[in-house]
Amino acid sequence: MSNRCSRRPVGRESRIAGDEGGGMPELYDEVGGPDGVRTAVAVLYRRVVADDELAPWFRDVDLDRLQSHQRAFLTAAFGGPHVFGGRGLIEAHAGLAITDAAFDRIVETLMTSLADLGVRHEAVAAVGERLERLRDEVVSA
Ligand code: HEM
Repeated sequence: MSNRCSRRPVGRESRIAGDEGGGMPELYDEVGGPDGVRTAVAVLYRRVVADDELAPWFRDVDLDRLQSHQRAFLTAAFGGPHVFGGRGLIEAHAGLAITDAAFDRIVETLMTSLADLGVRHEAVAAVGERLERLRDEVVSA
């Protein structure tokens, strides 16, 4: 699977469009399946709470919910928005006054974390593009 992907030109939009609705199993595999996702969540979580620009949004959120947020965030990166049960993204973030800068920052933090965990550049870029599509549902300030 990764061979197929690496031979293909990066094809920024078309590659993502081709994955519409079907998730990105190749990405999931690339991070190392469930264990890899767990590691990625832990790394992301540590970086978010240590980041002065992001921490304020999560200060009053308890640890369980915060980790579950990071998991939801990562799942969106890999599997698409259809995986969310419960509240939709707009409703979940309404009233949190999330800025474009904060959105950029958390997406960059995830991308850096994945790169640090050995995920290929093309796959990291694909994650960024997938999350970018959710910007309007999350940013309200
Ligand atoms: C594509 C990006 C994002 C996705 C997919 C996402 C996903 C989610 C989901 C699914 C929830 C609902 C959780 C629930 O109802 O239990 C949520 C809540 C929340 N999100 Fe996000 N989020 C994103 C970006 C952000 C950003 C950029 C911030 C702030 C910098 C943020 C801060 C929060 C906070 C503070 C909550 C409420 C936490 C709680 O009390 O449950 N999110 N997010």
